[in-house]
Amino acid sequence: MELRGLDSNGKQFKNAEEMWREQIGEEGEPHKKTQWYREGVSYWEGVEASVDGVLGGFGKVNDVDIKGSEAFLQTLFFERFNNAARTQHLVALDCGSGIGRITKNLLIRHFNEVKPQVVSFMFDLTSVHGEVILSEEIISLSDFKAFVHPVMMHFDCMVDLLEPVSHFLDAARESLASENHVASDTHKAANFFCVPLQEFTPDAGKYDVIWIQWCIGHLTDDDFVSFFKRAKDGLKPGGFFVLKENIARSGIVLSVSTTIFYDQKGLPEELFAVKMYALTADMPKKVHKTRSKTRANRPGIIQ
Ligand SMILES: C[S@@+](CC[C@H](N)C(=O)[O-])C[C@H]1O[C@@H](n2cnc3c(N)ncnc32)[C@H](O)[C@@H]1O
Repeated sequence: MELRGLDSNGKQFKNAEEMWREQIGEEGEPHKKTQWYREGVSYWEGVEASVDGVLGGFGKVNDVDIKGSEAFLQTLFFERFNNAARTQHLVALDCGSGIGRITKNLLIRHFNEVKPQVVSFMFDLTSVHGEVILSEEIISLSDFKAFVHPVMMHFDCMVDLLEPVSHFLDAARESLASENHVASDTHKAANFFCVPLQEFTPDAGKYDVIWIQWCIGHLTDDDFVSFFKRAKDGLKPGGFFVLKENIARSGIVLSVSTTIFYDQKGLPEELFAVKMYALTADMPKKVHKTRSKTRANRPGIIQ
């Protein structure tokens, strides 16, 4: 498919190949690719380590973003851990973590408190229905009830953060220090990796969830593909990636910050569409007897 595009200076491209040729050159010009990655990181090195900074001035979308992600993550947990009374030890990786916004507001908190979260979310769903339907991924009230009622689970969690910009990672370490202070060894932000995604290979079979939000656009197409090929070996059996990213309504949009986004419900109109994808190397067992949105959103197989 031929997709036209433009960069943030308004320069037009006939298609993706032309855009990449201009940005990272041909084979035999590795310095151009190095320059591409250098510019991506340099941009963020000049940005304040705050929620507003990592969200390109749209700090106000933090809450709605986290709520949408939470609903999506719960459907995935429901698929994976349905009705099992057991202790789960969960490990997540927050890729391109910035200041640790997602770890702090979603991953650590959510992994710690799955059951109470679901209960309060169920009440939200009945009382302020319209406000809670933030994404296509929401599951039905009967699914929530089925989930909440029989489940007795205890979750321990550990989150690793990966971020190439050191002042962001320092801010993450500082802001997560208070959680780590009160946490047990199996219940905290554990590792802070100051490396870019294209140079990272996770330990084999380590992660339940690899969360990649608003950073994959920094990778070239070939590095994007090779990252997923490498990183899928970093998943535990039944583990999954969550990829949350801006999607242009048409054509290609090239932006160094990749922080312009629109379309997840509840986000300002001027922003890009935001889609969430769950990807896994092995399908979880089917748990639903009735048709539901959850089923429609079952993770797909990585080819
Ligand atoms: C829009 S911010 C999003 C931060 C975080 N995911 C969030 O949603 O709060 C983009 C992040 O990607 C990081 N980044 C830039 N180049 C990267 C690369 N090659 N690999 C991984 N992360 C990168 C930036 O430093 C920045 O923290």
